[in-house]
Amino acid sequence: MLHCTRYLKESKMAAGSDVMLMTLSPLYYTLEDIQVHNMSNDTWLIIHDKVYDVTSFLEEHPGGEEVLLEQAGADATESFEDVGHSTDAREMLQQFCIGELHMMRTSLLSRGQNGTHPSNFDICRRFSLQ
Ligand code: HEM
Repeated sequence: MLHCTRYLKESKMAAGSDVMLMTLSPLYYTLEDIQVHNMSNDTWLIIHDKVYDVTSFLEEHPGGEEVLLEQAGADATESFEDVGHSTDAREMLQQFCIGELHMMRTSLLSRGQNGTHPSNFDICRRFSLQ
């Protein structure tokens, strides 16, 4: 079973600082949110209801960037499985995971201040530690 670790790391990074950031995780993105990330400098994919930002992986993908760009902003589960990716490839997925697919049309959590990536400000509540 694959786990999405990137958004869990965010709450760990906050530990030990003078403020506590409480992450409302996991992050959910609607299909509408994901579809706009469909270009070579901003590429998201859905695989098994998890959302991956593969922008930094395009040039490194052994199968080439074209196949990833064809699926950009969409559900790539079938294509990913059709290739019969190795266990190594499945483990690599984790580092690109940014959240999970939400079935609702809109989600406040998925909106960043600039309408794209959510920031910590959007997803966290801030408490003073006294
Ligand atoms: C973040 C998502 C993905 C990761 C981490 C990934 C990783 C890899 C890796 C490591 C390989 C080398 C072979 C292996 O170890 O299985 C590979 C090959 C390949 N991948 Fe992906 N892949 C991803 C998504 C996709 C998608 C969505 C497609 C199809 C649209 C795709 C198509 C291919 C193809 C065609 C090959 C070449 C297979 C071959 O020449 O034998 N990959 N990928």
